[in-house]
Amino acid sequence: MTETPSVPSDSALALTAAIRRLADTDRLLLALDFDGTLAPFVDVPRGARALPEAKAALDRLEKLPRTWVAYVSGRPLASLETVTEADEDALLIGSHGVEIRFGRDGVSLDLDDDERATLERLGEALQELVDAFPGTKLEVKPVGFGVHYRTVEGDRGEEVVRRAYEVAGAVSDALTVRDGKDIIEFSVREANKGDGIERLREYTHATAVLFAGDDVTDEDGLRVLRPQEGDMGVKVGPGDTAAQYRVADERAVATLLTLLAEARASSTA
Ligand SMILES: O=P(O)(O)OC[C@H]1O[C@H](O[C@H]2O[C@H](CO)[C@@H](O)[C@H](O)[C@H]2O)[C@H](O)[C@@H](O)[C@@H]1O
Repeated sequence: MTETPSVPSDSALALTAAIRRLADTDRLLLALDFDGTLAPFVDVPRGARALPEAKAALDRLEKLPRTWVAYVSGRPLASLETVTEADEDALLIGSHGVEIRFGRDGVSLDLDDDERATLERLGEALQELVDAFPGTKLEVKPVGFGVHYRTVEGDRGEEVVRRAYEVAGAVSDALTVRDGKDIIEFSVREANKGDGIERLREYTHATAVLFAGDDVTDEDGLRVLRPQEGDMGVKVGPGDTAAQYRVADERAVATLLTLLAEARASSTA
């Protein structure tokens, strides 16, 4: 006998009922944050992968009629393509909403001269900073930089963040700052995940959207959802949120997606 997977959450019943309702919508968009939602955190960003159960559920979902799977991440598109093992039809939002690739269509970034000059000075200044702090790494992004401090010793992370603010602030006072999990990011563009989800909604003509995310930057995505029209927001892990539902961790997300794949397959059969 096959066991039905259960979502480990206090409100498992409410969550299960919401999954069933979502599965019955006409055109379903699943928009998913990657790190900390589908993939557990690891020290080396390029080594992150979705949990196998989540990947299997998403592979099944994207083959179902009137069902779209999209990844909405802070990662640069190129990195997101690698870690999601995306195919040529994938719907990808990278750099927190700045970069867009819908199948073969994309949005060109077209940085202007001021933005390019700021990025050059910012890169040099932040590189000096990470050179001075063992355990930090600079991630170069198309419109900014991330300073990673997951592997710094002891409690020096706070010091890294404080210094990064000072260094970046000296370069420009017009940067968009994003505070993530063991990363502080500075960008010359201010789009966010909410903008990305709205673009996806338009593109797919979805009648309901699921968005799940674990981090503060995911709140922009959760805030544009329309629960009264059937959308479903899921917060992964602790912290304040605009989401209607919460699950404990990436394993619970995988279980949720497995249940949704089963329900959607029945609903669209
Ligand atoms: O929006 P997301 O898909 O959650 O991306 C957020 C950032 O994810 C990556 O960094 C995080 O995951 C790494 C791998 O597990 C981890 O080492 C790091 O500490 C985390 O901050 C990615 O490298 C960043 O570009 C994303 O902005």
